[in-house]
Amino acid sequence: MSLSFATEKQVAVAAVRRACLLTSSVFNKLVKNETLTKGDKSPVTVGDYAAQALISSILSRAFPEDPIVGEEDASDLRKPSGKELKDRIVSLANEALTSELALGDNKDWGIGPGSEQTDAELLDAIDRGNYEGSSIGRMWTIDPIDGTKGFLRGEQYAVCLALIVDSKVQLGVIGCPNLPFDPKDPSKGTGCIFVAVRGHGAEQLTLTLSDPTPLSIPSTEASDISFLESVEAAHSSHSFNDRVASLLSVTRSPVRMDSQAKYGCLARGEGGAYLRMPTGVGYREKIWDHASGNILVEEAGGIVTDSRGQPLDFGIGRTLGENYGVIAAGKDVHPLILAAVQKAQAEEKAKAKA
Ligand SMILES: Nc1ncnc2c1ncn2[C@@H]1O[C@H](COP(=O)(O)OS(=O)(=O)O)[C@@H](OP(=O)(O)O)[C@H]1O
Ligand SMILES: [Mg+2]
Ligand SMILES: [Mg+2]
Ligand SMILES: [Mg+2]
Repeated sequence: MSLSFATEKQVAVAAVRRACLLTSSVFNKLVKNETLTKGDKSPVTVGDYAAQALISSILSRAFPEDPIVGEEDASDLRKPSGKELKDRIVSLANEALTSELALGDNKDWGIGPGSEQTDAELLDAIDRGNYEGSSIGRMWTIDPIDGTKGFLRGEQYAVCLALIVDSKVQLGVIGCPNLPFDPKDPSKGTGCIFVAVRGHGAEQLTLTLSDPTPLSIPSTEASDISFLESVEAAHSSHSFNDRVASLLSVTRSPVRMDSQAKYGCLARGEGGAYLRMPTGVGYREKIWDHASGNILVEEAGGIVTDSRGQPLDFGIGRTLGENYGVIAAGKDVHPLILAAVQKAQAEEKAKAKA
């Protein structure tokens, strides 16, 4: 029997849940100068920094030996020009660390009343995410806000946390504050936390940790799927997906959604397939953008590979290496989608040669 990672699961769910409450409350209070543009031109907000500080500081108390690969780093906040931003982040992170919630408080993990951290401790917590990754041993990966552009638009985003052991994801949590719990039943409200543990299945909970529901991907005909794809055309090729859809006689329009919420939807039977093919050369997919979704889909009975049919390798560093794309789908349709992707690639190659 595989390990159940019971304490890790409790800590990770508590941390993601607090980060979801933090980010959804910060959204309503965001002001213009609280968003920075990073070197790669992507946005980062006080919400991203505060959520990484919060999650990392909880992990560091609960599992002090475990390294962390986090998306953000605190270098801009350590500059004199970053003081205002830093003060705001420290106050948001401390508010989230110390608030009293009915479930999930645990002084040993640095959560609950009296768990304030200093400015220096919280900046160090963010920078604990600077680990370069490894193929051996335990490490966590954090995407404090995945889909920052979706977050800023008030649409989908996700707080993502995963535990990787010896290159393989063993535990994944995805918090989606803006995702309906049950799209068929609006009375169930908005907000879900997806959780998966290797060998122990996938489930979804509400943001108050109620209604745990096991997830599995239903079997389907390839022609009945709709592709779950990125909103940003620069992040994955929409036109390539259209060609794959036509090869499979898919008639449903693709569903565009920011963040790993796409993997959550797939795991609970919506859409049928996640397809993310590179738009050009050079960009390497980051492990924090896929780790939690990878285990969630696999534990819901699906398959996740690149376009060569290889599993994603979470042990080669902060990225997944050369970008061969990501195909995630139920186990009956995955082989068909993989074959269609390879056919569309061959067509593109032939066209480029002509
Ligand atoms: N060029 C390029 N190609 C592929 N991926 C990229 C690229 N640039 C950025 N990113 C990463 O995309 C993450 C968001 O992915 P999504 O699937 O949510 O895309 S989208 O927002 O719906 O367009 C986004 O995650 P966050 O930064 O956490 O929002 C980035 O890590
Ligand atoms: Mg980002
Ligand atoms: Mg991301
Ligand atoms: Mg992010």
